[in-house]
Amino acid sequence: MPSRLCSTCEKARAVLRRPKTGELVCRECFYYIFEEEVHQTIINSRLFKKGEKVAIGASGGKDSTVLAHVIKTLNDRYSYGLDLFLLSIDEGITGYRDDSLETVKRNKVQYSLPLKVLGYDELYGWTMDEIVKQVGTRNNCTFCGVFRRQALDRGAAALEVDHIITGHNADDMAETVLMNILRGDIARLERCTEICTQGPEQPAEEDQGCGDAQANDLGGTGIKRSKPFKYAYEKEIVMYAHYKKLDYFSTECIYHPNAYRAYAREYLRELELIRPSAVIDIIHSGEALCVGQQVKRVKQMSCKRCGYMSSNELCKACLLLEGLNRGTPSLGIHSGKSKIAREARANDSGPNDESNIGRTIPKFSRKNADVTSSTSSNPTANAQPQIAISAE
Ligand SMILES: Nc1ncnc2c1ncn2[C@@H]1O[C@H](COP(=O)(O)OP(=O)(O)OP(=O)(O)O)[C@@H](O)[C@H]1O
Repeated sequence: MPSRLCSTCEKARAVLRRPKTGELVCRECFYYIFEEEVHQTIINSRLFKKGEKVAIGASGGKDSTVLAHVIKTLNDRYSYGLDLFLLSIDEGITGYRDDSLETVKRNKVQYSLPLKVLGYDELYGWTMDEIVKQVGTRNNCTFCGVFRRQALDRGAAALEVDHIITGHNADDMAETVLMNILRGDIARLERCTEICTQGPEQPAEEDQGCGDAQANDLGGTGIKRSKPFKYAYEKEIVMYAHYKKLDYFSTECIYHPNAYRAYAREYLRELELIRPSAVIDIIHSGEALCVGQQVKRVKQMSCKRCGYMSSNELCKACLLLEGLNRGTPSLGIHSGKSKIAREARANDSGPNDESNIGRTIPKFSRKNADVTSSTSSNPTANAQPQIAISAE
Protein backbone atom coordinates (compact mmCIF):
# COMPACT_ATOMS: atom_id res chain seq x y z
CA MET A 1 0.00 0.00 0.00
CA PRO A 2 1.46 3.44 -0.92
CA SER A 3 2.36 5.61 2.05
CA ARG A 4 -0.86 7.57 2.57
CA LEU A 5 -2.20 9.31 5.61
CA CYS A 6 -5.11 7.92 7.62
CA SER A 7 -8.34 9.40 6.28
CA THR A 8 -9.63 9.83 9.86
CA CYS A 9 -6.83 11.39 11.92
CA GLU A 10 -4.86 12.65 8.88
CA LYS A 11 -1.68 12.25 10.95
CA ALA A 12 -0.62 8.62 11.11
CA ARG A 13 0.23 6.47 8.12
CA ALA A 14 -2.71 4.42 6.83
CA VAL A 15 -2.01 0.72 7.23
CA LEU A 16 -5.25 -0.86 6.13
CA ARG A 17 -8.28 -0.38 3.91
CA ARG A 18 -11.59 -1.00 5.70
CA PRO A 19 -13.51 -3.76 3.92
CA LYS A 20 -16.78 -2.15 4.99
CA THR A 21 -16.18 1.34 3.59
CA GLY A 22 -12.98 1.23 1.57
CA GLU A 23 -11.44 3.97 3.78
CA LEU A 24 -7.68 3.96 4.36
CA VAL A 25 -7.03 4.17 8.07
CA CYS A 26 -4.28 3.80 10.64
CA ARG A 27 -4.41 1.06 13.22
CA GLU A 28 -5.52 3.18 16.18
CA CYS A 29 -8.30 4.84 14.18
CA PHE A 30 -9.45 1.45 12.90
CA TYR A 31 -9.78 0.13 16.48
CA TYR A 32 -11.63 3.22 17.57
CA ILE A 33 -14.02 3.33 14.58
CA PHE A 34 -14.77 -0.39 14.90
CA GLU A 35 -15.53 -0.08 18.62
CA GLU A 36 -17.60 3.09 18.11
CA GLU A 37 -19.72 1.45 15.43
CA VAL A 38 -20.53 -1.38 17.83
CA HIS A 39 -21.28 1.21 20.52
CA GLN A 40 -23.66 3.01 18.14
CA THR A 41 -25.41 -0.28 17.35
CA ILE A 42 -25.83 -0.88 21.08
CA ILE A 43 -27.10 2.63 21.79
CA ASN A 44 -29.43 2.84 18.79
CA SER A 45 -31.09 -0.44 19.66
CA ARG A 46 -31.05 0.18 23.44
CA LEU A 47 -29.51 -3.24 23.81
CA PHE A 48 -28.54 -3.14 27.48
CA LYS A 49 -29.99 -1.95 30.76
CA LYS A 50 -27.73 -0.60 33.45
CA GLY A 51 -26.85 -3.30 35.95
CA GLU A 52 -27.82 -6.09 33.57
CA LYS A 53 -26.08 -9.47 33.95
CA VAL A 54 -24.90 -10.49 30.50
CA ALA A 55 -23.39 -13.78 29.35
CA ILE A 56 -21.09 -13.66 26.34
CA GLY A 57 -21.43 -16.88 24.32
CA ALA A 58 -17.73 -17.70 24.14
CA SER A 59 -16.55 -20.34 21.68
CA GLY A 60 -12.92 -19.27 21.60
CA GLY A 61 -13.29 -18.30 17.92
CA LYS A 62 -12.53 -14.89 16.47
CA ASP A 63 -16.07 -13.45 16.69
CA SER A 64 -16.79 -14.21 20.31
CA THR A 65 -13.24 -13.39 21.40
CA VAL A 66 -13.45 -9.97 19.74
CA LEU A 67 -16.96 -9.59 21.20
CA ALA A 68 -15.69 -10.21 24.72
CA HIS A 69 -12.84 -7.78 24.21
CA VAL A 70 -14.98 -5.02 22.67
CA ILE A 71 -17.90 -5.32 25.09
CA LYS A 72 -15.56 -5.22 28.04
CA THR A 73 -13.82 -2.16 26.54
CA LEU A 74 -17.12 -0.35 25.89
CA ASN A 75 -18.53 -1.33 29.28
CA ASP A 76 -15.54 0.41 30.88
CA ARG A 77 -15.41 3.33 28.45
CA TYR A 78 -19.12 4.22 28.56
CA SER A 79 -20.05 2.86 31.99
CA TYR A 80 -22.77 0.55 30.68
CA GLY A 81 -22.80 -0.96 34.14
CA LEU A 82 -22.93 -4.54 32.85
CA ASP A 83 -22.00 -7.56 34.89
CA LEU A 84 -20.25 -9.72 32.27
CA PHE A 85 -19.68 -13.48 32.17
CA LEU A 86 -18.21 -15.89 29.64
CA LEU A 87 -20.45 -18.85 28.87
CA SER A 88 -19.06 -21.77 26.86
CA ILE A 89 -20.78 -24.86 25.60
CA ASP A 90 -18.64 -27.94 25.18
CA GLU A 91 -20.28 -29.88 22.38
CA GLY A 92 -17.83 -32.75 22.83
CA ILE A 93 -15.94 -32.49 19.55
CA THR A 94 -12.50 -33.94 20.05
CA GLY A 95 -9.73 -32.00 18.39
CA TYR A 96 -11.91 -28.92 17.96
CA ARG A 97 -13.95 -27.76 20.93
CA ASP A 98 -11.57 -29.13 23.52
CA ASP A 99 -8.81 -27.01 21.95
CA SER A 100 -10.96 -23.90 21.55
CA LEU A 101 -12.11 -24.16 25.17
CA GLU A 102 -8.48 -23.90 26.22
CA THR A 103 -8.49 -20.52 24.47
CA VAL A 104 -11.62 -19.46 26.36
CA LYS A 105 -9.95 -20.45 29.63
CA ARG A 106 -7.06 -18.15 28.76
CA ASN A 107 -9.54 -15.39 27.76
CA LYS A 108 -11.12 -15.74 31.19
CA VAL A 109 -7.80 -14.73 32.73
CA GLN A 110 -6.93 -12.11 30.09
CA TYR A 111 -10.28 -10.31 30.46
CA SER A 112 -10.82 -11.08 34.15
CA LEU A 113 -14.29 -12.46 33.45
CA PRO A 114 -15.91 -15.43 35.22
CA LEU A 115 -16.38 -18.47 32.98
CA LYS A 116 -19.06 -21.15 33.00
CA VAL A 117 -18.63 -24.27 30.83
CA LEU A 118 -21.51 -26.64 30.19
CA GLY A 119 -21.21 -29.86 28.16
CA TYR A 120 -23.64 -31.72 25.89
CA ASP A 121 -22.68 -34.92 27.65
CA GLU A 122 -23.96 -33.67 31.00
CA LEU A 123 -27.03 -31.98 29.49
CA TYR A 124 -28.12 -34.55 26.94
CA GLY A 125 -26.08 -37.66 27.66
CA TRP A 126 -24.52 -37.40 24.19
CA THR A 127 -21.39 -35.73 22.88
CA MET A 128 -21.28 -34.52 19.27
CA ASP A 129 -18.62 -37.17 18.57
CA GLU A 130 -21.15 -39.82 19.63
CA ILE A 131 -23.97 -38.15 17.71
CA VAL A 132 -21.91 -38.03 14.52
CA LYS A 133 -21.16 -41.73 14.92
CA GLN A 134 -24.94 -42.28 14.90
CA VAL A 135 -26.12 -39.77 12.33
CA GLY A 136 -23.09 -39.21 10.10
CA THR A 137 -21.99 -35.78 8.93
CA ARG A 138 -25.02 -34.87 6.84
CA ASN A 139 -27.44 -33.67 9.51
CA ASN A 140 -25.16 -33.34 12.50
CA CYS A 141 -25.19 -29.52 12.37
CA THR A 142 -28.93 -29.59 13.06
CA PHE A 143 -28.35 -31.47 16.33
CA CYS A 144 -25.46 -29.25 17.26
CA GLY A 145 -27.23 -25.95 16.54
CA VAL A 146 -30.50 -26.88 18.29
CA PHE A 147 -28.75 -28.36 21.33
CA ARG A 148 -26.39 -25.40 21.59
CA ARG A 149 -29.21 -22.92 21.69
CA GLN A 150 -30.88 -24.72 24.56
CA ALA A 151 -27.53 -25.32 26.27
CA LEU A 152 -26.80 -21.59 26.18
CA ASP A 153 -30.18 -20.91 27.75
CA ARG A 154 -29.50 -23.45 30.48
CA GLY A 155 -26.06 -21.99 31.09
CA ALA A 156 -27.58 -18.53 31.28
CA ALA A 157 -30.13 -19.77 33.80
CA ALA A 158 -27.32 -21.29 35.84
CA LEU A 159 -25.49 -17.99 35.84
CA GLU A 160 -28.77 -16.20 36.58
CA VAL A 161 -28.24 -13.87 33.66
CA ASP A 162 -31.15 -12.66 31.59
CA HIS A 163 -29.28 -11.69 28.47
CA ILE A 164 -26.96 -13.69 26.21
CA ILE A 165 -24.91 -11.98 23.54
CA THR A 166 -23.28 -13.85 20.68
CA GLY A 167 -20.65 -13.02 18.09
CA HIS A 168 -22.94 -13.40 15.08
CA ASN A 169 -21.72 -10.85 12.59
CA ALA A 170 -23.06 -9.05 9.51
CA ASP A 171 -21.92 -11.83 7.19
CA ASP A 172 -23.74 -14.44 9.31
CA MET A 173 -26.89 -12.35 9.20
CA ALA A 174 -26.74 -11.78 5.44
CA GLU A 175 -26.26 -15.54 4.97
CA THR A 176 -29.33 -16.20 7.10
CA VAL A 177 -31.40 -13.78 5.01
CA LEU A 178 -30.24 -15.54 1.85
CA MET A 179 -30.95 -18.98 3.30
CA ASN A 180 -34.47 -17.97 4.24
CA ILE A 181 -35.07 -16.49 0.79
CA LEU A 182 -33.73 -19.60 -0.91
CA ARG A 183 -36.05 -21.75 1.21
CA GLY A 184 -39.00 -19.43 0.72
CA ASP A 185 -39.15 -19.22 4.47
CA ILE A 186 -40.98 -15.93 4.81
CA ALA A 187 -41.97 -16.21 8.48
CA ARG A 188 -38.33 -16.58 9.51
CA LEU A 189 -37.24 -13.95 7.02
CA GLU A 190 -39.30 -11.43 8.93
CA ARG A 191 -37.38 -11.95 12.17
CA CYS A 192 -33.91 -12.99 11.16
CA THR A 193 -32.51 -9.47 10.98
CA GLU A 194 -33.64 -8.54 14.49
CA ILE A 195 -30.74 -7.63 16.73
CA CYS A 196 -32.49 -8.96 19.80
CA THR A 197 -34.73 -11.99 19.99
CA GLN A 198 -36.66 -13.60 22.76
CA GLY A 199 -38.72 -16.76 22.73
CA PRO A 200 -39.08 -19.61 20.27
CA GLU A 201 -38.07 -19.64 16.66
CA GLN A 202 -38.97 -22.68 14.67
CA PRO A 203 -35.98 -24.16 12.87
CA ALA A 204 -36.18 -25.23 9.27
CA GLU A 205 -36.28 -28.97 8.89
CA GLU A 206 -33.09 -29.22 6.95
CA ASP A 207 -29.65 -28.41 8.20
CA GLN A 208 -29.49 -25.22 10.19
CA GLY A 209 -25.81 -24.73 9.74
CA CYS A 210 -23.16 -24.83 12.33
CA GLY A 211 -23.18 -22.48 15.25
CA ASP A 212 -26.60 -21.43 14.21
CA ALA A 213 -27.59 -20.35 17.66
CA GLN A 214 -29.10 -17.44 15.87
CA ALA A 215 -32.33 -16.43 14.33
CA ASN A 216 -33.33 -19.76 12.82
CA ASP A 217 -33.07 -21.89 15.90
CA LEU A 218 -35.61 -23.11 18.27
CA GLY A 219 -36.18 -23.10 21.92
CA GLY A 220 -35.79 -20.48 24.51
CA THR A 221 -36.76 -19.54 27.94
CA GLY A 222 -37.56 -15.93 27.46
CA ILE A 223 -33.89 -15.14 27.89
CA LYS A 224 -32.94 -12.18 25.75
CA ARG A 225 -30.44 -12.97 23.03
CA SER A 226 -28.61 -10.29 21.08
CA LYS A 227 -26.06 -9.80 18.36
CA PRO A 228 -24.08 -6.60 18.96
CA PHE A 229 -21.95 -7.42 15.86
CA LYS A 230 -24.99 -7.37 13.61
CA TYR A 231 -23.38 -4.70 11.41
CA ALA A 232 -19.75 -5.71 11.93
CA TYR A 233 -18.07 -7.25 8.89
CA GLU A 234 -16.37 -10.56 9.45
CA LYS A 235 -13.24 -9.32 7.66
CA GLU A 236 -13.01 -6.37 10.06
CA ILE A 237 -13.48 -8.65 13.07
CA VAL A 238 -10.57 -10.75 11.80
CA MET A 239 -8.47 -7.60 11.26
CA TYR A 240 -9.28 -6.35 14.75
CA ALA A 241 -8.32 -9.69 16.30
CA HIS A 242 -5.18 -9.88 14.19
CA TYR A 243 -3.85 -6.35 14.79
CA LYS A 244 -4.78 -6.43 18.48
CA LYS A 245 -3.08 -9.82 18.73
CA LEU A 246 -6.07 -11.29 20.54
CA ASP A 247 -5.82 -14.88 21.67
CA TYR A 248 -8.36 -16.84 19.62
CA PHE A 249 -8.80 -20.26 18.05
CA SER A 250 -9.10 -20.30 14.28
CA THR A 251 -9.74 -23.89 13.18
CA GLU A 252 -13.03 -24.77 11.47
CA CYS A 253 -15.24 -27.40 13.06
CA ILE A 254 -14.29 -30.86 11.80
CA TYR A 255 -17.97 -31.76 11.23
CA HIS A 256 -18.91 -28.52 9.53
CA PRO A 257 -18.36 -29.00 5.76
CA ASN A 258 -21.81 -30.26 4.80
CA ALA A 259 -23.82 -27.42 6.26
CA TYR A 260 -26.27 -25.69 3.92
CA ARG A 261 -25.00 -22.40 5.31
CA ALA A 262 -21.66 -23.02 3.62
CA TYR A 263 -23.36 -22.73 0.22
CA ALA A 264 -25.00 -19.42 1.19
CA ARG A 265 -21.60 -18.19 2.40
CA GLU A 266 -19.96 -19.11 -0.88
CA TYR A 267 -22.71 -17.35 -2.81
CA LEU A 268 -22.35 -14.24 -0.65
CA ARG A 269 -18.59 -14.16 -1.30
CA GLU A 270 -19.28 -14.20 -5.04
CA LEU A 271 -21.84 -11.42 -4.71
CA GLU A 272 -19.33 -9.34 -2.78
CA LEU A 273 -16.84 -9.61 -5.62
CA ILE A 274 -19.33 -7.88 -7.89
CA ARG A 275 -20.80 -5.55 -5.26
CA PRO A 276 -18.68 -5.01 -2.11
CA SER A 277 -21.63 -3.60 -0.15
CA ALA A 278 -23.67 -6.79 -0.70
CA VAL A 279 -23.50 -7.86 2.97
CA ILE A 280 -24.90 -4.68 4.43
CA ASP A 281 -27.36 -4.23 1.53
CA ILE A 282 -28.84 -7.67 2.16
CA ILE A 283 -29.25 -6.92 5.89
CA HIS A 284 -30.96 -3.61 5.11
CA SER A 285 -33.23 -5.34 2.61
CA GLY A 286 -34.16 -7.90 5.25
CA GLU A 287 -34.87 -5.17 7.81
CA ALA A 288 -37.12 -3.30 5.41
CA LEU A 289 -39.20 -6.32 4.46
CA CYS A 290 -42.81 -6.15 5.46
CA VAL A 291 -44.39 -9.57 5.61
CA GLY A 292 -48.06 -9.89 4.72
CA GLN A 293 -50.70 -10.90 7.24
CA GLN A 294 -51.43 -14.09 5.29
CA VAL A 295 -48.00 -15.49 6.25
CA LYS A 296 -48.31 -17.97 9.10
CA ARG A 297 -46.39 -16.76 12.16
CA VAL A 298 -44.54 -18.96 14.63
CA LYS A 299 -46.70 -19.90 17.63
CA GLN A 300 -45.40 -19.65 21.18
CA MET A 301 -45.98 -22.45 23.65
CA SER A 302 -44.05 -24.44 26.21
CA CYS A 303 -42.58 -27.78 25.26
CA LYS A 304 -44.75 -30.44 26.83
CA ARG A 305 -41.66 -32.35 27.85
CA CYS A 306 -38.97 -29.96 29.01
CA GLY A 307 -40.93 -26.76 29.51
CA TYR A 308 -38.76 -24.69 27.18
CA MET A 309 -40.50 -22.33 24.82
CA SER A 310 -41.37 -24.05 21.60
CA SER A 311 -43.45 -23.55 18.51
CA ASN A 312 -44.76 -27.12 18.71
CA GLU A 313 -45.97 -29.31 21.54
CA LEU A 314 -42.49 -30.84 21.68
CA CYS A 315 -39.45 -28.68 21.12
CA LYS A 316 -36.92 -29.59 18.49
CA ALA A 317 -34.27 -30.45 21.09
CA CYS A 318 -36.57 -33.02 22.73
CA LEU A 319 -37.50 -34.51 19.37
CA LEU A 320 -33.89 -34.83 18.30
CA LEU A 321 -32.99 -36.39 21.61
CA GLU A 322 -35.87 -38.82 21.35
CA GLY A 323 -34.65 -39.91 17.92
CA LEU A 324 -31.13 -40.42 19.23
CA ASN A 325 -32.23 -42.35 22.29
CA ARG A 326 -34.41 -44.63 20.20
CA GLY A 327 -31.59 -45.31 17.78
CA THR A 328 -33.54 -43.71 14.94
CA PRO A 329 -31.92 -40.28 14.82
CA SER A 330 -33.16 -39.30 11.39
CA LEU A 331 -36.74 -39.30 12.66
CA GLY A 332 -36.05 -36.44 15.03
CA ILE A 333 -34.78 -34.28 12.19
CA HIS A 334 -38.15 -34.05 10.55
CA SER A 335 -41.02 -31.99 11.78
CA GLY A 336 -43.40 -32.41 14.67
CA LYS A 337 -45.78 -34.21 12.31
CA SER A 338 -43.61 -37.32 12.18
CA LYS A 339 -44.56 -40.64 13.77
CA ILE A 340 -41.89 -40.28 16.42
CA ALA A 341 -43.19 -36.87 17.37
CA ARG A 342 -46.73 -38.18 17.74
CA GLU A 343 -45.59 -41.13 19.82
CA ALA A 344 -43.32 -39.01 21.95
CA ARG A 345 -46.12 -36.56 22.66
CA ALA A 346 -48.50 -39.37 23.52
CA ASN A 347 -46.01 -40.93 25.97
CA ASP A 348 -45.15 -37.70 27.69
CA SER A 349 -46.01 -37.02 31.24
CA GLY A 350 -44.95 -33.42 31.33
CA PRO A 351 -42.05 -31.08 31.78
CA ASN A 352 -40.70 -32.66 34.92
CA ASP A 353 -40.59 -36.18 33.64
CA GLU A 354 -36.85 -36.63 33.91
CA SER A 355 -36.88 -39.99 32.20
CA ASN A 356 -37.45 -38.11 29.01
CA ILE A 357 -34.26 -36.17 29.10
CA GLY A 358 -30.98 -37.56 27.96
CA ARG A 359 -29.85 -41.07 27.22
CA THR A 360 -28.58 -41.44 30.75
CA ILE A 361 -30.90 -39.03 32.54
CA PRO A 362 -28.65 -36.01 32.92
CA LYS A 363 -28.55 -34.99 36.54
CA PHE A 364 -26.56 -31.86 35.83
CA SER A 365 -24.11 -33.26 38.28
CA ARG A 366 -21.15 -34.18 36.18
CA LYS A 367 -18.23 -31.90 35.53
CA ASN A 368 -18.86 -28.41 36.88
CA ALA A 369 -22.54 -28.48 37.76
CA ASP A 370 -24.31 -29.39 40.98
CA VAL A 371 -27.93 -30.33 41.43
CA THR A 372 -30.12 -28.26 43.66
CA SER A 373 -33.89 -28.36 43.67
CA SER A 374 -35.65 -25.71 41.69
CA THR A 375 -37.80 -23.09 43.31
CA SER A 376 -37.39 -20.37 40.74
CA SER A 377 -40.25 -18.95 38.71
CA ASN A 378 -37.98 -18.97 35.68
CA PRO A 379 -39.41 -21.40 33.08
CA THR A 380 -35.94 -22.89 32.64
CA ALA A 381 -35.74 -23.66 36.28
CA ASN A 382 -39.15 -25.28 36.27
CA ALA A 383 -38.19 -27.42 33.34
CA GLN A 384 -34.91 -28.75 34.63
CA PRO A 385 -33.07 -29.12 37.90
CA GLN A 386 -31.25 -25.90 38.70
CA ILE A 387 -27.56 -25.87 38.09
CA ALA A 388 -25.58 -24.17 40.80
CA ILE A 389 -23.11 -21.64 39.45
CA SER A 390 -19.58 -22.79 39.51
CA ALA A 391 -17.75 -20.24 37.43
CA GLU A 392 -14.44 -21.83 36.61
N1 LIG B 1 -19.66 -23.66 21.92
C1 LIG B 1 -20.09 -22.43 22.09
N2 LIG B 1 -20.16 -21.90 23.33
C2 LIG B 1 -20.62 -20.66 23.52
N3 LIG B 1 -21.02 -19.84 22.52
C3 LIG B 1 -20.96 -20.31 21.27
C4 LIG B 1 -20.49 -21.62 20.98
N4 LIG B 1 -20.55 -21.80 19.65
C5 LIG B 1 -21.01 -20.67 19.13
N5 LIG B 1 -21.27 -19.77 20.09
C6 LIG B 1 -21.77 -18.39 19.94
O1 LIG B 1 -22.43 -18.28 18.70
C7 LIG B 1 -21.70 -17.37 17.85
C8 LIG B 1 -21.74 -17.84 16.43
O2 LIG B 1 -21.12 -19.09 16.38
P1 LIG B 1 -20.60 -19.70 15.00
O3 LIG B 1 -19.95 -20.99 15.30
O4 LIG B 1 -21.65 -19.58 13.99
O5 LIG B 1 -19.63 -18.61 14.55
P2 LIG B 1 -18.16 -18.35 14.38
O6 LIG B 1 -18.19 -17.38 13.27
O7 LIG B 1 -17.29 -19.54 14.25
O8 LIG B 1 -17.96 -17.63 15.79
P3 LIG B 1 -16.70 -17.64 16.66
O9 LIG B 1 -15.67 -17.06 15.76
O10 LIG B 1 -17.02 -16.82 17.86
O11 LIG B 1 -16.47 -19.11 16.98
C9 LIG B 1 -20.31 -17.29 18.43
O12 LIG B 1 -19.68 -16.07 18.13
C10 LIG B 1 -20.58 -17.43 19.91
O13 LIG B 1 -20.97 -16.20 20.48
